[in-house]
Amino acid sequence: MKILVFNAGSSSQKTRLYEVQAPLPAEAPPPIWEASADWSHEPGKTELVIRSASGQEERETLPTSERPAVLKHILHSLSHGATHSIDRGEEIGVVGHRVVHGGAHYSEPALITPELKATIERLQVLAPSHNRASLEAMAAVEEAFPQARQIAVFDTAFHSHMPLPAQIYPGPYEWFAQGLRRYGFHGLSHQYCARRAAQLLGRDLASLRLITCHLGNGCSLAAILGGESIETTMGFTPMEGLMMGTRSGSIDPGLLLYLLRHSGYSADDLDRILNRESGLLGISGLSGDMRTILQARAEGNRRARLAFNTFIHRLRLQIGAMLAVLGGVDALIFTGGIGEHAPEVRAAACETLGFLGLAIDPTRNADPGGDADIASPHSAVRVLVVQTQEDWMIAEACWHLLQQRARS
Ligand SMILES: Nc1ncnc2c1ncn2[C@@H]1O[C@H](COP(=O)(O)OP(=O)(O)O)[C@@H](O)[C@H]1O
Ligand SMILES: CC(=O)OP(=O)(O)O
Ligand SMILES: [Mg+2]
Repeated sequence: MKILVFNAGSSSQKTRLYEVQAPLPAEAPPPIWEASADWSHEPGKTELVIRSASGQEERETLPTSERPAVLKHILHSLSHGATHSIDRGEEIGVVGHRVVHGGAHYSEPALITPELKATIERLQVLAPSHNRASLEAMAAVEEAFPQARQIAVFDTAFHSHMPLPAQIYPGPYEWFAQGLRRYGFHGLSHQYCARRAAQLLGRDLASLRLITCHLGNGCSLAAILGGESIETTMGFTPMEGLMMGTRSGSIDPGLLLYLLRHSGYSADDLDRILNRESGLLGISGLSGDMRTILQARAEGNRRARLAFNTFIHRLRLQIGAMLAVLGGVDALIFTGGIGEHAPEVRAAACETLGFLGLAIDPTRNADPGGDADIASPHSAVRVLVVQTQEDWMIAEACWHLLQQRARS
């Protein structure tokens, strides 16, 4: 069975086609076709890389950053031109989408119905760029492959069983019942990394205490005990916790009240500033892309250095929090665009963890060459780099849902 997967990130759109058959492989297989759109470089432009089933690769820069237009282009290339990988649209029977916010009602994978789409739309206020992007992908699929069954797989699912003290905000108790609580995100990635870590370490997942660091344009950590998420840094929205590319992460709520009351900011202004004009971009004034920050810092740019140091400071703070909740750690795992590709960030995050007996091997850290243990041999804590496979997690979830429906 072919399963087409859409992973709408805040600075990227990953689209992958998998051939899925029983028994499912233990390791994520390569997709038979993939398209990655990246918006983190130049405003108003899209960098697109498409790889076909036959190994053809096409790179182009599209003169637009409008997701619907980019999606149309991507879906066209699936069946046309040098990178075409299907002959007829009818070959696409199942499509899975990463949906970032499903609220209190939805966390298990679900067939997309008009009612579910209305919920995703309603929750758009809580994850504006992500939920809108998923709806746009669903609409593009309806147009290109009207016969396909579409399935939503939620980024919140993995955290939905966190202990109550991790889910509740210490405001009025009624908030919790109203769904005003901590959901957590990047669940597909944290869950995949936990599973992959157990595989790489040759250990039973049930015996492990893990801290997974998903550092992409959006950044979050999870504390994973025996395979279950027991704490994570994002909350009601994907804005809580770590400092990110363009999101502030946690700041004193009193500061927001002050800005609303005394500085003439509206709620919409704060939304724009905290989601799109803060984080690495806000402090550096240059970019939300860690690649640009690293380069500018190396060239002596003072604000790029401050942005990097603040990112690391907040990362260390939150790693400490996860550590305390877990009561120790067997492995620290880095993933996401920054976690996978920035040795400087991994080294700086680990620098103060020597008291745990944790030490990374600088040579391995400089070039892990795929999924790897970058800790030095004598380190008491393993440090892993894992290429996250959110897309395969979505394909797997679609497969399981369809098997379950076929049986009932
Ligand atoms: N080679 C690299 N070195 C440092 N940072 C990188 C590198 N490649 C990507 N990144 C960072 O990863 C981010 C994208 O991460 P990713 O997880 O793919 O994005 P998203 O959050 O949209 O899913 C970029 O914005 C950039 O900050
Ligand atoms: C939830 C979230 O922030 O996702 P991403 O990192 O893909 O933007
Ligand atoms: Mg992502």
